[in-house]
Amino acid sequence: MIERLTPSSPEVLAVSVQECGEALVDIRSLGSLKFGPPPESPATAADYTFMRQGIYQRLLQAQALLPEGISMQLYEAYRSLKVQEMLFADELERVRKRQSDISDADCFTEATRMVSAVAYPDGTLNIPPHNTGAAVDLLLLDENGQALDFGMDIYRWTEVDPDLCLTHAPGLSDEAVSNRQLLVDVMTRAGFVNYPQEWWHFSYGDRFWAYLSGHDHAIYGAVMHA
Ligand SMILES: C[C@@H](N)C(=O)N[C@H](C)C(=O)O
Ligand SMILES: [Zn+2]
Repeated sequence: MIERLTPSSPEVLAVSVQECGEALVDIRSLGSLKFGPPPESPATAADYTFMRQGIYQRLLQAQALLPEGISMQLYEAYRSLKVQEMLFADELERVRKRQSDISDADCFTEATRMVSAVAYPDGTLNIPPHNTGAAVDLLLLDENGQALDFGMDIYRWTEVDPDLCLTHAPGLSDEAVSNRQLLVDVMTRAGFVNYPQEWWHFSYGDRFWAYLSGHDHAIYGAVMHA
């Protein structure tokens, strides 16, 4: 099995959190960022447009860096642990179907590539990035509100080969390479890190961000959205 760094990797779990206590905001009531329909399941509807205040500010910075006519669209921000558990269980099933010969432990690790675990097999709890309100899944739209060509439809991430979701997936058209790079560029300039297994996933201030950017602690831990 290929070793990959994911938000569920032991080295990310080892990063400490000094929660800054920043509130969640709902971009539905703020008006400056577009958002799509509730992703994955109707169970995401109440939460997916919520994010930490500082994440919203950074997204506005990133959006301002886009060329004229291009805008951001949020796919998903805050995710409840209940939805995270459901997504993880579904992903475990998909991995088991694709790779029926691997051990349960390898199946678990493989599933964490596309969906963060809520808890490890030994019972240790993870902090899934979307549950911190500091992770965002995004795409870019053209002046007509159509998604730019990213080489795949983000809404079909469960159906495509996970290798196509790699930020630097092999075999992409020049257009898709350039659109993925544009998203990464503006988000990086606003302080976010990209999860290299998913071109659309970015975070700031969570444990994955701290690990990748060399900070000794995260500033956003798990948060409840009532
Ligand atoms: C489910 C997928 N869009 C996603 O958010 N994956 C990351 C790795 C996660 O679940 O934290
Ligand atoms: Zn994500």
